[in-house]
Amino acid sequence: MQILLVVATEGEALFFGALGLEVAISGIGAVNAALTTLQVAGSSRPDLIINAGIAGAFPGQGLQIGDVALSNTITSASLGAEDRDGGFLNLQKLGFPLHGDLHNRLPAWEGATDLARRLGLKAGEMLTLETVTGTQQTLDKLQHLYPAALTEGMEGAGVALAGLRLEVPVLEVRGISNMVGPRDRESWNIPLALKACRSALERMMAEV
Ligand SMILES: O=C(O)c1cccc(C(=O)CC[C@H]2O[C@@H](n3cnc4c(=O)[nH]cnc43)[C@H](O)[C@@H]2O)c1
Repeated sequence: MQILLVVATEGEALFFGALGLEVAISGIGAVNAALTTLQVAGSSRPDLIINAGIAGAFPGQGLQIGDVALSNTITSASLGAEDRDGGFLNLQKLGFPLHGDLHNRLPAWEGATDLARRLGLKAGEMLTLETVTGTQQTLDKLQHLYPAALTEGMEGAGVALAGLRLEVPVLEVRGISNMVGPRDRESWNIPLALKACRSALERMMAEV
């Protein structure tokens, strides 16, 4: 199976380089990720696109710093409109599909749940946001809107949207560097998250 790895930063590309996969560096954010994925995967036509990197984990989902999560759904979590009362109007409520009849929630590679089970990892909904959550208020709002969400990151939905356009399945694989909540930069452990993600990717290569 030919796999394209899309990562946000050069550091991540260096870290995952030894896996011997085709690697594209997108830059931060979903727009960068979508543009890069369309360009690179549009040319190399992989069988699977993996968006790998680090993410914040939502408390209460059984994930800790240094764990790894896989996506079965990739959600563009903040694309919509704010209502007068502060509520969130998603794309379904607004009547704007993102792709075909899909709105904020985009399906990930159909093999994700089975692969996660075989690797002993969690698979679930992974959110994509423009801004790293830094307050309890935003955490509460996101958990109310997306009670099953495992993680938040900044690129997944861009890669997923490009994959849908190219008809290539997309999987998000993230090592947990921090817990989502009030900003506490000292608690982030990026090296541990990257090591965990690389080790999960190595084990995945033996399975797919
Ligand atoms: O706020 C800081 O000081 C800070 C320091 C280092 C890195 C950052 C980032 O914002 C990294 C963004 C990068 O990592 C992913 N990521 C990791 N954790 C989260 C999160 O809790 N929420 C959203 N994105 C996260 C993201 O996908 C980017 O690629 C900040």
